[in-house]
Amino acid sequence: MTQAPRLAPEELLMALADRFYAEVSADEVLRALYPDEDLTDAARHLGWFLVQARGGPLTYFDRRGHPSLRARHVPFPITGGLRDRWLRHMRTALDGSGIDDGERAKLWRWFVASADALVNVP
Ligand code: HEM
Repeated sequence: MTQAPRLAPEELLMALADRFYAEVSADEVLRALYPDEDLTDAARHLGWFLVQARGGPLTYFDRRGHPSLRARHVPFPITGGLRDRWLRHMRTALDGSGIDDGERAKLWRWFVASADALVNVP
């Protein structure tokens, strides 16, 4: 019997970014922050970033330059409420991601810390 091919970690992370942005697109409040009508590019950028951050190829760096996440988020007023929404969607996306438990737990801790650090409105 043939088994479904397991997705490589990079594919899982790209798919995680797609799932996350599918959640964002259904959230009117968070969605309003994103300038583009089409979230495909935003999902791709997040996916490349995640792959790079987890030790994969440096596609993000090659195409987008230094991540400078704090600076890149300055144009968007991020309140604690928006952080919570972002994290809620990421939790949903992670839970359906097929990423193994240990890696999921690591990613989640890192997302919580990063999202906290990106709040830029009291
Ligand atoms: C705290 C809540 C957050 C909000 C409200 C938020 C919002 C946004 C917005 C509005 C953009 C611009 C998208 C565009 O240009 O189309 C963006 C880009 C991005 N965000 Fe966030 N973000 C949050 C947290 C995070 C976290 C925790 C990470 C990573 C761990 C992250 C990674 C990124 C990346 C990689 C980009 C693309 C940057 C680029 O190359 O242009 N964000 N985010």
